[in-house]
Amino acid sequence: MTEVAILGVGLIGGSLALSLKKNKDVHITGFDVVEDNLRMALSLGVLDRGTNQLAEAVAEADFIFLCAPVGKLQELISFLRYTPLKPGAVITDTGSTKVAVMELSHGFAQRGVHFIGGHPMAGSHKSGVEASHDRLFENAYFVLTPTDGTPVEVVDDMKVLLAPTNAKVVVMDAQKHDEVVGAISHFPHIIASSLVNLVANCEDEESWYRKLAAGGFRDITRIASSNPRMWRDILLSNRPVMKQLAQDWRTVLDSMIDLIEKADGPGIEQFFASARAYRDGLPEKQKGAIASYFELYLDIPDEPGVIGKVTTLLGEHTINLTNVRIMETREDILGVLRLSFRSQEDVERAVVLLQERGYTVYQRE
Ligand SMILES: NC(=O)c1ccc[n+]([C@@H]2O[C@H](COP(=O)([O-])OP(=O)(O)OC[C@H]3O[C@@H](n4cnc5c(N)ncnc54)[C@H](O)[C@@H]3O)[C@@H](O)[C@H]2O)c1
Ligand SMILES: O=C(O)C(=O)C[C@]1(C(=O)O)C=C[C@@H](O)C=C1
Repeated sequence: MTEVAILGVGLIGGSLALSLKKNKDVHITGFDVVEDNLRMALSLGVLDRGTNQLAEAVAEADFIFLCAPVGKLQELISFLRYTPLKPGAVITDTGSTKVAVMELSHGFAQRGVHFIGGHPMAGSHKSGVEASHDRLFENAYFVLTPTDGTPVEVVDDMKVLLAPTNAKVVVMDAQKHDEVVGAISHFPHIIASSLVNLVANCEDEESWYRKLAAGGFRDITRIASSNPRMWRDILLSNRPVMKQLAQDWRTVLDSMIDLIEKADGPGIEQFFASARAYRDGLPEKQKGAIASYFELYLDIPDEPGVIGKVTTLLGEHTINLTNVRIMETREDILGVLRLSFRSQEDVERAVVLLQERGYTVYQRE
């Protein structure tokens, strides 16, 4: 039996646990500082065992995954440095930055313990174990950043362990990782939130900005709903890269101001054309490029008990919902119901069922 300890059982820790458990020879122990999260994880069947004692969680572990927020990794690693661990154990993490964590990885090798940085390039704007699912990492890149001294066999063992995630595991240099991911993941969160703040500051008494915000605004700002603390930690741990990107962004905006002032039509068209060419070349349906969340929307007709009818119908057909939310986005109908599921299969089954019963259903592209 391979013993795995997951420290921090939230969206990523929970999703990893669910994926790794597909291998019946893997036994998962979870540790979290919030006991309710452990309780929730156990009741969702995410963990085999839960404990609020860190030393106990890692004592027998062959693999230790640090899945806590980036700002908590130092404290966890400091604890592990002085805690008895199994000889040959592998410590890894899922943090969104890699240079900072690799700087903390020294001192384990002489104890016969290996440290390999890790970062799955899939996630969501949602947090918490209740949003986790076993296919989150499917087809996504999963970056590993071993140290110079990490034996190849240990990296291979990690790849074998991660196989049930169906992620594409790649080995990368930590600095390169932070530069690339800074540009394609961290900086977009700054842009999305800047845009939302800009619009929020323009809002008028009649709320016209909110009312007219349609597909474009919603598409580019989904990630502004992410966890602010998580993103605070990530930016603070990738500062040089973030600063450079912000400066480059200022140059991009300055040249757009210039194009607008000069009413330079060809220049503006070229700006959009080059962006479209690169965007259209991104691999489709790749989780690393396009977010994974399994949701559908349906118009709620103005009749009593309709939400209960929908949820009961899905339950009767063993289609499990992970979340239900009423969204008041249109004024001509009672509302729109957003239903969240664990997998795309569940979404597709729900679409067929609801359409058969006459509901109007939408899916995001
Ligand atoms: N959310 C994403 O899209 C995403 C994707 C890839 C990687 N990551 C990274 O993965 C890590 C986890 O992110 P998440 O989205 O699962 O966050 P989350 O908020 O859903 O879960 C984090 C969990 O860690 C727990 N925790 C906090 N401090 C702890 C500590 N000292 N010891 C143990 N547990 C602690 C929290 O209680 C929570 O249950 C972060 O480092 C994040 O940067 C996130
Ligand atoms: O899909 C989202 O909401 C995400 O923000 C996921 C995302 C990303 O930027 O793509 C965010 C942080 C992670 O470290 C990896 C993936």
